[in-house]
Amino acid sequence: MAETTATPVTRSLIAPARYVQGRGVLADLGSYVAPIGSAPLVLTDAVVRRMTEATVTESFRRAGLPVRFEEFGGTPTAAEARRVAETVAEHGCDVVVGLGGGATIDTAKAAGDEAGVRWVSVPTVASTDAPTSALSVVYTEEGAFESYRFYTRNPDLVLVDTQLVADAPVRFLVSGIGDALATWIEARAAQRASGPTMAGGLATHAGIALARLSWDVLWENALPAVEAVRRNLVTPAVEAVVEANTLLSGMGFESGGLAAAHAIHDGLTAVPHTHHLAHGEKVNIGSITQLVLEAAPSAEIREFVEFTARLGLPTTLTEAGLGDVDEEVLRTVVEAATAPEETIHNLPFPVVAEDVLDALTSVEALGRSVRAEAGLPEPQAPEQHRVKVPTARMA
Ligand SMILES: NC(=O)c1ccc[n+]([C@@H]2O[C@H](COP(=O)([O-])OP(=O)(O)OC[C@H]3O[C@@H](n4cnc5c(N)ncnc54)[C@H](O)[C@@H]3O)[C@@H](O)[C@H]2O)c1
Ligand SMILES: [Zn+2]
Repeated sequence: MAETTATPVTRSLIAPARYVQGRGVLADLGSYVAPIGSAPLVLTDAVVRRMTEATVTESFRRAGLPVRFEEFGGTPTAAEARRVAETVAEHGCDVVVGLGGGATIDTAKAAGDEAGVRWVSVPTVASTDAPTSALSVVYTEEGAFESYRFYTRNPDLVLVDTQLVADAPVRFLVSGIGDALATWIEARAAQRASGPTMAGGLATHAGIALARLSWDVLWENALPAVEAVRRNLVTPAVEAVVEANTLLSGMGFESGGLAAAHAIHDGLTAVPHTHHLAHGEKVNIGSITQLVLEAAPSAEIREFVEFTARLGLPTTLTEAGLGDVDEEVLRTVVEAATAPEETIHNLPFPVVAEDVLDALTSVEALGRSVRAEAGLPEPQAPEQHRVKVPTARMA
């Protein structure tokens, strides 16, 4: 009998060591960081530093920790990670605290890994599921997706102050909901394909359950949470959505599996037209495209488009800045989205670029017809976008 070389199927789940969430918890940051390191470097940008410096400084003082802030350059590139890692080494720091949005947090992880020290995520917006994962997304200087960088550890601590999140412009929370809704859509597809997760191997039941829970919590709480955050209120719905966007989606995507939605996001970053959109906003175009591509039931697709349009997420190519572009531009998106290393190949069928192109193109008419049916206003192109982009460069 021939010898079998089949490897046993492995399943894995990875997680941050501690997750802390609540109104005002930033004031306790020092006491949570002290067991992890004695010389922290806090990576943040000027906007976030202004909002948090007094609280962080006082909490570090109470915990007997020195305070050292380092300004984040704005784009999570390999060069920026190297620069911060050098600063960590130069000052003998032993833990990097990423304080801000997903880009700052990803750079803190990359710098901590390069410098051989531990790292902590302190998201000040619930805009992505970056804080909990053991990976960073690396971009070119121009803001195009470059690669995923994987680490052997998740953050030692993730700490989210829900009052800070509620005080931030609501668009951040909405973007985080877009990112988190994709988690179940993608994990479900990866599971059907028996595809690998970002944690390595196949998904556990726990990873899949977290992805599903993120979805359920959001369908129940997203609309009231968005209403509350418009008024800077921390309600139980806001707490639920912050947890779904950050912890449930974070563990759910990493240990549940990515598929087309994020690959299409990555493709969208390859053209400058979409750079006005936040991460989760681009992901939402990816989610709709994936649902079309995998032939989800029409009612399900339309329900998803309507729900996300009501939340204020883009559901048409027009809103993505791609309403009247040459087909070549969409081809560039699709080419990047279907690159051999992309997670789109986690779909349970062979992915053909022409099919992805047609699915993406179909989003325009679909989004418009659902909006019209639901009595929602017509989509606006970015020039007419009245929502102020809250960051100079949203990768
Ligand atoms: N590593 C992962 O697992 C993972 C997962 C999802 C997304 N990401 C990455 O995250 C990045 C996107 O993150 P993002 O959408 O948070 O954007 P961002 O980090 O690019 O920008 C956030 C902006 O919000 C501002 N800000 C932060 N807190 C604020 C507050 N409380 N009030 C007002 N302004 C505030 C910051 O000054 C900054 O300008 C992308 O690079 C994406 O690839 C990574
Ligand atoms: Zn994402």
